[in-house]
Amino acid sequence: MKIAFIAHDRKKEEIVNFAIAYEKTFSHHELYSTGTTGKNIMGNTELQIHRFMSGPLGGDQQIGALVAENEMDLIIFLRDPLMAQPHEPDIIALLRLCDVQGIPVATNVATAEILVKALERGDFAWRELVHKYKPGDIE
Ligand SMILES: O=C(CO)COP(=O)(O)O
Repeated sequence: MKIAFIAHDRKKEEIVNFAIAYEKTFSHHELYSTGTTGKNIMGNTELQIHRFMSGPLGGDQQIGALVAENEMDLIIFLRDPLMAQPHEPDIIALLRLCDVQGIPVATNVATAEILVKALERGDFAWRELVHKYKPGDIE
C-alpha cells in the first residue's frame, strides 16, 4: 500500500513515535511524506520514505496530486488544530481530495492507530481492486 505521513511542527514528535511503534508494519509498504516530516521519521527509524517538498512549499499539494489519481491508500496527517498554517488552503485541498476519492485519512493519532490495526488485519485489501481497475476499465 502507498502510505503518506504528514505532521505539523508541534505534531512531529507524535508522528515519529507513531512510526517507531509501527515500524515493522510500515516497512512492508511504500512510504511517502512531506519534507520535514519524512526527514524526522527517517532520522529515527530504518524506514525508507519518498519525501516531497515541505508542506508550506507545496508538499501537501504533491501528495494531493497522487490522491487525485486515487494512487494513495492511506494518509496519516497529524494536523495542529491550535495553530494557523500559512498554507491552510493546500491542507484543505488535500483533505477534500481524500473525500473525493474515499481515501482513508487519519488527522489524529487515535484514528491513525485504528487504521494501522485495520491495515495489519488486511482490511485495506479493497484498495488493490482500486489499483487493478482504473476508471473506464469496467463498462
Ligand atoms: O506543513 C506540513 C503539512 O501541511 C508538513 O510539512 P513538513 O513535513 O515539511 O513540515
